[in-house]
Amino acid sequence: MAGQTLPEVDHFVPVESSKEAIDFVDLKVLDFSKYDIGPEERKQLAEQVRQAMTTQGFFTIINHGISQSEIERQVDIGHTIFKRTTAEEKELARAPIVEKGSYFGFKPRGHWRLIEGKKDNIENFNVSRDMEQTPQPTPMKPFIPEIQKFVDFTHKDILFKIYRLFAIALEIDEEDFFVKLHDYNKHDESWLRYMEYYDEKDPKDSNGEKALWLGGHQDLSALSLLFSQPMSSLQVRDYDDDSKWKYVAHTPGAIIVNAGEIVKWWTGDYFKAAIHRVVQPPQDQRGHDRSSVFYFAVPNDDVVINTLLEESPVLRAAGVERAHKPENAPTSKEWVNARVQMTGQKAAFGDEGGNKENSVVEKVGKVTTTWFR
Ligand SMILES: O=C(O)CCC(=O)C(=O)O
Ligand SMILES: [Fe+2]
Repeated sequence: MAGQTLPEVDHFVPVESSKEAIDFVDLKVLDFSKYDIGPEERKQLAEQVRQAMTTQGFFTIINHGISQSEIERQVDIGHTIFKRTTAEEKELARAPIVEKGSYFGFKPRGHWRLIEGKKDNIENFNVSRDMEQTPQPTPMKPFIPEIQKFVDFTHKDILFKIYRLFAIALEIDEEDFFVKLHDYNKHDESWLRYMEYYDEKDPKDSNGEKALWLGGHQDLSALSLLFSQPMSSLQVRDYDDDSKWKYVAHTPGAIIVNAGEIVKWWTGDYFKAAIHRVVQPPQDQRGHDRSSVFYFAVPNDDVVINTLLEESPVLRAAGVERAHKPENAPTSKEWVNARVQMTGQKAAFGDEGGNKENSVVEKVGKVTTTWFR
């Protein structure tokens, strides 16, 4: 949109990077400027994806075609929508999460229960690529063309490139296999999320334990694209290193990709769904809000999700088991609506003195989900 004057925003001032010594997880970095060079380079990228996905379920992409300033602009747009929308209009545009299991619209603070009676302090505004599906509060309206352009590029360019690499890594004959399951022109529940964590001034680290902002989980999505931001709060439970929680480092302009439960099912757990959570940042970053933008992709509504043993010789060779009996395999829409509806409705680890395990499994229709700590 060069040459045009963009509508004015309330600028969000991000926190300075932390100077503390932080135990960062070591993530593979994929350089997407290599993607269009040729089949050899694409194969190398696919091999990096395979290594990252089979060990961590997380990787970083650089040179993906969206600039750092475009990401900052989106963060500002989200921040502006949160700031300028009145409480009345937020209520009118509230997502029917409990009623329909749909995220489109606002999620108010405190909708999710975390642990020991604590509720989240996070506001979300979730947008469908089909903007007609999203309630449009007045302050959003000037930004709709920019939001649409951002979502469209993320879905049709970046997401599709990642999925072609998945198909190559899994030796699926058709490179567009996953792309076709995410047809841009069909309906699904994929959502762009503006997310603001409000500073809690939470004193709880006297015993060395950081306060929890979002409990340990695997995303319900197939793929989640996290546009990197500077507050060190996101942690991944390292599959490689004795399940230790480690911080994800900020790489300006990068996208952190993580696989969710749908990819885990498609691959019979050959590709890992990253286990992650969000905690209070290091001391020198406290007292500051955190604002960010994400894209969560799920397949088209009627896609039935089960392990791709017929399609992928790699999965057959790895000897993975089918995730679901055929009669239990959910469609994308069934899964998303059921999982969105139940998320955070009860504290996964109960109240004080409750479950001491590191994970707990909960039923969602005919399938299950797992919460972690
Ligand atoms: O805030 C983050 O960095 C991650 C948020 C997250 O895990 C989620 O919304 O599923
Ligand atoms: Fe997540």
